[in-house]
Amino acid sequence: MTIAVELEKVSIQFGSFTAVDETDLEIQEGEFFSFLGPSGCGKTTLLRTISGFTHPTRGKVRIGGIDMAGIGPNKRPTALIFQNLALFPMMSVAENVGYGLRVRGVARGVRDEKVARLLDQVALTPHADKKINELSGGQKQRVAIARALAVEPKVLLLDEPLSALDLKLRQHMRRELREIQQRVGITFIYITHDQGEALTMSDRVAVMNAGRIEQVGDGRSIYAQPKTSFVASFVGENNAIPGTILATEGELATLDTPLGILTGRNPTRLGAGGEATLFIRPELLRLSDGTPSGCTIPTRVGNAAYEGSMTHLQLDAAAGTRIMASVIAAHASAHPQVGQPLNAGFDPYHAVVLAG
Ligand SMILES: Nc1ncnc2c1ncn2[C@@H]1O[C@H](COP(=O)(O)OP(=O)(O)OP(=O)(O)O)[C@@H](O)[C@H]1O
Repeated sequence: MTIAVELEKVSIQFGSFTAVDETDLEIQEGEFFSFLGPSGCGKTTLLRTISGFTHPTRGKVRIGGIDMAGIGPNKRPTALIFQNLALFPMMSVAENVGYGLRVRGVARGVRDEKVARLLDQVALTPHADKKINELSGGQKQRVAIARALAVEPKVLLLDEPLSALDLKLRQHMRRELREIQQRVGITFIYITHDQGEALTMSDRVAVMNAGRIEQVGDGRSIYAQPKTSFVASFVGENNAIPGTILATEGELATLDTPLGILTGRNPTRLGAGGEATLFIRPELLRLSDGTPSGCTIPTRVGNAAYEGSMTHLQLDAAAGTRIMASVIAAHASAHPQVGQPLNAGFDPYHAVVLAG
C-alpha cells in the first residue's frame, strides 16, 4: 500500500500551549480516515496542518512522500471542506462545482464535461441549474464535495461537515459520504467528535486526547479492544470500576474493587499492586436473580428506561456506584421492578483492565 499522508513527530505549539504533541501517523492512499476526540483535543489543528494553513512547530508532514515544509495550501494536493461549506449563494450548483476550474483557466468545454461528471458522481445532475438556497442541507454538502473534488485533490479533508444537519440527514449523509469516497477512490480525512460517525464511515479511526493520538485502529478494535482508559470511556458507553490489581495470570488481571473481586483481560500487561480500572460494556452484562457464572456484582434496580429495541437499566451497587446495563427489550430481564435485587455478571474475557 502507498502512504498518502505521513506525520513524523509533529508538534504544534501556540505560544507555550502544546495543541499537538509529537504525533506520528501514516494514512494510506484510498483510506477513509477519521480523527475522533473531544472538543479542543487538537483535531482541527492537525487537519489545518495537513492542508498547510498551520505550520508544525517541529516535525514533518509528507503528502505523497513529499515534505510539505514551505509549500502553501494552494500548492498542496489537498482540498478542505469547512463546517459551513462556504458555497457561493449567487451561483448555480454547476457554477459552484466549476468555480475552481474556472479560476485555474480550464477551457469551457473541458470544464463543462468535468462538472457534468462530478454532478453525476454526487447525484446532483437534476439540480445543476438550481441556486444554493434552493437545495436541502444534504444537497449542499454534496455540492461542497463535488466542488472540492473538481480540482482533483489526492486528499480530501473534511472538518465536521455534517454537524449542522439534523440527526436523520446526518445518518443518511454518513452512508452517502462513504459511497462517494469509494466511488472516487481518493483518501478522505475526516474529523469529528461524534463516535457514531467515525465508527460507521471509517476504515480507521485515530482517537485523540489532549493533543495526542491514544489509539489508531478500525472501529471494531477501537470499541472492543481499547488500549487506554480514555479510549474505553470516550468511545461508547462503559462501566468504569476502579480498584487495585491483586494478581495477574496469563491474559487476565484480578482487581480488588469496592464492588468485590473482579477479573478482566489485561492487554497492556499491568503488574500486581498497581491502581487500575476495569471496564465492562453495559450490553455485555448478564442480569440474573440467581448467581451467574464468571464475575458477579450484586445490585438493586434503580431505574429502567425503555428505548425501543433496548432497555437501559441503572443498577445501584455497593459504595454508591451506579452500573449501567443494556438489555434487548424483548428479553425477560428487561422488565425488572425498581428496587429488585439483581446480580450483574460478566465473562472476564468481556471486561478489560487498563491503567488509570
Ligand atoms: N491559533 C490558535 N492560537 C492559540 N490556541 C489555539 C489556536 N488554534 C487552536 N488553539 C488551541 O489548540 C487546542 C486545540 O484546538 P483544535 O481547534 O485543534 O481542537 P478540536 O479538537 O478541533 O476542537 P473542536 O472539536 O472544538 O473544533 C485548543 O485548546 C485551542 O484553544
